Amino acid sequence: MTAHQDGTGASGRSGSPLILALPKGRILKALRPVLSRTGIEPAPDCLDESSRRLRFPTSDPNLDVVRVRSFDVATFVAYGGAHVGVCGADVLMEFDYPDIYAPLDLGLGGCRISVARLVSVVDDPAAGQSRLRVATKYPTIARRHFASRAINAEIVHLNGAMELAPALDLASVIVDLVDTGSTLRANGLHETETIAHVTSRLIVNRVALKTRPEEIGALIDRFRAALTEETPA
Ligand SMILES: Nc1ncnc2c1ncn2[C@@H]1O[C@H](COP(=O)(O)OP(=O)(O)OP(=O)(O)O)[C@@H](O)[C@H]1O
Ligand SMILES: O=P(O)(O)OC[C@H]1O[C@H](OP(=O)(O)OP(=O)(O)O)[C@H](O)[C@@H]1O
Repeated sequence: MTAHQDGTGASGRSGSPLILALPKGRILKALRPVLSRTGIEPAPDCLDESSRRLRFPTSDPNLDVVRVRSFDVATFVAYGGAHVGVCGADVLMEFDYPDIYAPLDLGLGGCRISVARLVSVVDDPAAGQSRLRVATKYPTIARRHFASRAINAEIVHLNGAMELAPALDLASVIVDLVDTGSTLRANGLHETETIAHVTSRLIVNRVALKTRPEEIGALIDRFRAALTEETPA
């Protein structure tokens, strides 16, 4: 059974507002100018992360925003709790939900998901090995990547600070996001392979797209138009 087939979730209910799931943190900040170009104005406390409220009305009476952890956006959308969302391609790759359609690359939150290891280790820890211990927040991506190289990855699942793992002998390598590389450098690591380039995507629940095609199509069009518009000086 896929995420939506038990009939739960908001995606099938027409008449109620569409729900857009936005991630807390850096993507929400980067998304602000795009949101304002769409003409969607969430209630002001939506952008204030100290607010304890999680669901917000917007200037569009047919659209509410929910603010969730970036790693959970895809899950809210896949299970129909939200019709539409914004999340990093890293999160989409990790969960690989069949119920999600990702029609638009928003070009925000650019980074890459990479393998890194200690600078001080001269030989590649993966060379000639059939098993490797990997610290990561992305077990599926890491397992799949090393399986493609015939390496069985033993995953040490961490939610942050994985850059510490090699020096503390928790793992030989890490799989994590890299942008400027400064976090790796500050922890004596360097990038050895890029697994994928990452940007944020607009995502849609496939069932919702079938049941509310005009509303969701119009919302996708607003985002598409906002991307092609110049930011006012
Ligand atoms: N250094 C970075 N540069 C650019 N984009 C990034 C970077 N780190 C993460 N991202 C993108 O932003 C998304 C959210 O990352 P962020 O660090 O804001 O949240 P998080 O730490 O994963 O979330 P939480 O605080 O809920 O654990 C990631 O899934 C990725 O797509
Ligand atoms: O290459 P850089 O520019 O240094 O960026 C990479 C860092 O950014 C992200 O962490 P974030 O800043 O989101 O901290 P967190 O994951 O601990 O919340 C990621 O998990 C890396 O640690």
